[in-house]
Amino acid sequence: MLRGIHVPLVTPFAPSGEVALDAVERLAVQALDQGAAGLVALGTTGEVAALSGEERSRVVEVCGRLCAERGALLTVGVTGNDTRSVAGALRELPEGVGAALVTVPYFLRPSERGVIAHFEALAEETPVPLVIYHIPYRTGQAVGAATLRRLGAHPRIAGVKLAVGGVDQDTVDLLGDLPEGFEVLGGDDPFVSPLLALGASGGILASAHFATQAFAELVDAWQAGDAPRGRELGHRLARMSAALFAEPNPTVIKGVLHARGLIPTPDVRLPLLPASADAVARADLAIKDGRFDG
Ligand SMILES: O=C(O)C1=N[C@H](C(=O)O)C[C@H](O)C1
Repeated sequence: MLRGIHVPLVTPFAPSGEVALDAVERLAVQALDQGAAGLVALGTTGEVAALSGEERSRVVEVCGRLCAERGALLTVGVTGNDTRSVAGALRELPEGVGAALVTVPYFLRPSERGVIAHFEALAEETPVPLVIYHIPYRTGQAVGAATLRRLGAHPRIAGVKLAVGGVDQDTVDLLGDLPEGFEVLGGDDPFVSPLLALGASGGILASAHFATQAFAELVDAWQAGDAPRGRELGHRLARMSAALFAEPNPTVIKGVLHARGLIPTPDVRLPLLPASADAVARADLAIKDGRFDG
């Protein structure tokens, strides 16, 4: 279920400040046409914290329709650090959602036993398979390989989006001994190629708004055991990703999408500020230098 490249869509804003749903639709179609296996709505990249309930529903509706038409997976981000409210949000997911990307509880810093209890409680309630979103530099919560392996043994927990800022000992341990049916998706764009080499099955990558086809080829190359191709493509994509993450995500990505006429404004909602012109120009150049245009 969790194979290939899943694009966590930005939420474009019109000059009026409203969500530009037509631009969401264009980005979604482009990603799916270029080989994405699925879309992620309401991720960090979608500025979920800054969207109203009504805006979130509209975005999920558009993405759900397009994924259904193309037989692609729609994953929806569900964020919160209180088990009861996250369980409530999961129960309210609409028809057409194929999986929920659930952040490790942030800020509270419970014990790892608390993290296990949290996800096991959610797994009993959820109408769709869960993907754990482990991103310690945002949540402040450590989660080791043993904890992920235990959670991965639960039949309702399908995988983890791993974004630990590199390839650490827990990453190597986990990928060396994965529970049956539990997948690892790379969630740190510059490190996706090494993770695929170690056995990850794909990625949820904001930089796959660009070079979507090349990211899909990268997954295929590593899965086919074509290391020379995987290495060459992986290094080129990592340089592009680094430029796209030079300032807080998704500001640079939105800047480049706007510069290329793909979204109506580069606007982000506070406390994010638009990327500098310099970062946008460098990222645009990195896409060209990587030969990912056209
Ligand atoms: O929204 C996401 O999903 C992603 N968020 C990460 C982040 O902003 O830290 C980056 C990743 O590419 C996808």
